[in-house]
Amino acid sequence: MLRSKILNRIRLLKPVIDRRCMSSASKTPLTLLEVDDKSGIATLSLNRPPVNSLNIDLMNSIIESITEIEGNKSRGLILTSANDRVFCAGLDLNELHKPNQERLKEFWAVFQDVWLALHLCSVPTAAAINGHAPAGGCLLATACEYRVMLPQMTIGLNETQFGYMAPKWVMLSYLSVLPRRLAERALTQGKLFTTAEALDVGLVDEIAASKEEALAKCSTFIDSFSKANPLARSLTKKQIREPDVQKLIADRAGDLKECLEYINSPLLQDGLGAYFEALKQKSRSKAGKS
Ligand SMILES: CCCC/C=C\CC(=O)SCCNC(=O)CCNC(=O)[C@H](O)C(C)(C)COP(=O)(O)OP(=O)(O)OC[C@H]1O[C@@H](n2cnc3c(N)ncnc32)[C@H](O)[C@@H]1OP(=O)(O)O
Repeated sequence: MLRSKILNRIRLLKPVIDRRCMSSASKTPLTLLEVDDKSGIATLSLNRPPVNSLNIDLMNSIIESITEIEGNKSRGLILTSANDRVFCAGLDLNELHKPNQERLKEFWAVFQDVWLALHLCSVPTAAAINGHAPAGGCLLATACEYRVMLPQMTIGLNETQFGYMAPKWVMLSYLSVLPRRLAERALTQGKLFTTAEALDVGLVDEIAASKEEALAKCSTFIDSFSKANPLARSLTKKQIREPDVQKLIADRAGDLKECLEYINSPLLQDGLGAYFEALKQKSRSKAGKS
């Protein structure tokens, strides 16, 4: 008993570097979790090269980390990227293009889960957006309570650019930070906002010149709750977010069915295939391989 109390105490005091959910190819950790022993703030870094695209393993690793942060009494969570150019490139297009049907079902369920876990996380959450954040990357950031972004990056729900209508609950994240009229226009255009534009419309709260500054600003945001009772704060957040969350929870199976039909449709597959090929081509040209 005493031993486990001491071990727990040591765990809380020492910075924790967590290494679970390894990338199967390289055996590197897909997320890095570090708890600052002085501030008690946890930093969760996405670590799936080249662009932190969200596959099943990365999303499971994020969920496990959030569960751990909630369990280890951290005072807050900062979500960031170990990559200095890309925060998160959104869903892994390999999971969506010509998918295996069983895997696609699992993938979509985990995608719903990661949004719920982040959206309902009991501690204050902030995103230090130190790189591009298109589509699912933007969704992760908007599920957090505060966003600080580095200059000359892009962020937005650009699904219509590759022929996809974002699901209702994904749109709700946008509507929680943008005025309805602006959200409608940006969603239908598939607009990617530059950092300056994102600040202007309120999609991000602050700009920081460096990752260190972004992390410091996120910490300041988390510190702003120091006088609030943590349980009352967390219940208030859950209450405010309840209607959005219910829209997904009430019909997860319906959302899955709709998404499977949509993703499998030839129109979406063709659009996605062309979009993915253009991305690969751009990447090859950059590397001088074409
Ligand atoms: C079904 C929809 C549900 C609704 C919710 C969310 C939908 C999504 O999230 S779908 C994903 C949408 N994502 C994007 O549109 C982003 C696409 N990527 C980019 O714009 C750029 O890669 C990015 C700005 C993020 C980074 O640019 P660079 O640093 O210049 O990198 P490269 O473009 O050269 O890419 C390197 C490498 O990564 C591959 N890549 C990029 N994005 C993805 C992705 N989302 N999934 C899988 N792979 C991705 C890209 O093809 C390159 O690979 P190689 O060709 O092997 O070099």
